[in-house]
Amino acid sequence: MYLPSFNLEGKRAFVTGAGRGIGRAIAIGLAEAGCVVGLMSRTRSDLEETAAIIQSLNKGGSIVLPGDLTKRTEMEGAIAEFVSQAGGIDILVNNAGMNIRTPALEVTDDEWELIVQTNLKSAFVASQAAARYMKEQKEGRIINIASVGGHTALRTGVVYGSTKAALIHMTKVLAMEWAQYGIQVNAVGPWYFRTPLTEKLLSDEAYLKDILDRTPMKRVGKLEEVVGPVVFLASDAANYMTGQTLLVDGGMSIYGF
Ligand SMILES: NC(=O)C1=CN([C@@H]2O[C@H](COP(=O)(O)OP(=O)(O)OC[C@H]3O[C@@H](n4cnc5c(N)ncnc54)[C@H](O)[C@@H]3O)[C@@H](O)[C@H]2O)C=CC1
Ligand SMILES: C[C@H](O)[C@@H]1OC(=O)[C@H](O)[C@@H]1O
Repeated sequence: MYLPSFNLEGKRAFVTGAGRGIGRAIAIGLAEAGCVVGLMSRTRSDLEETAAIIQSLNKGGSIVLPGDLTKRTEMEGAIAEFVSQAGGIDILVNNAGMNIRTPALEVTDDEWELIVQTNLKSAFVASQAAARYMKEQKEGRIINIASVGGHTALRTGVVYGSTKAALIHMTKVLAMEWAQYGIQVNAVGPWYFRTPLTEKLLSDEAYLKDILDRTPMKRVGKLEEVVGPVVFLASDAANYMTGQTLLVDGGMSIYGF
């Protein structure tokens, strides 16, 4: 009848930044849904911790693939190794990202390069690499982890916000270009979730109050609340969605007055 399947049994998913935070949560959630998950970040010990949690689930599986995704050879190499071991790639989650919170007048070239390489170019390189396999498979799902910061102006940095806005637009253009190959490209745009990236900010009571004052649901997100939209976009339930960005933000983006 009409209820689509959210089951991802046997699907092969690759997650960048899977060593901690949102990426670890997404990797575990995809494994719980039945995926074999390629785990990439720079720190092998972080990835092995994620892999151990997935092993304890007795669902899905994982392949640890340490590397620096700002280096094309390492990004392409990790995806090629995953495909070699898993037999293909059905889902790519471009999650890895970073921020250096500098006032616009003080941003250095090095800061610009690092944030753009990490948040935007690595996602493009990974998408190129994955799409070459997905095109042969005649199907694939690419899910980019953007930010509310790509949808509206945040005080946490012009470079970060620019990369997330660009990621949202890259999602649309790749969705349009790769639909002919059966590849769907969507994005998720979170507001604040407590992770190593935001822990310091969220520990500042005044800053947290500012966040909650702008958030109709009056709380930051729980990691499982960003995993659900990712699993949805990876599943049959999203078979007719492409080029879209789902904002997971407690209502922040619609806060008026
Ligand atoms: N935590 C939050 O409140 C929000 C996070 N986001 C986005 O969600 C994504 C994940 O964020 P968090 O989990 O909070 O960050 P995090 O800093 O806790 O984790 C980021 C992960 O990416 C990996 N990574 C960073 N640079 C890398 C590189 N060059 N090579 C390989 N791996 C690299 C890190 O090792 C880490 O595993 C990012 O794209 C971030 O912009 C978006 C909105 C809000
Ligand atoms: C919600 C934003 O993305 C938030 O802003 C930051 O500075 C952190 O990097 C979070 O990602």
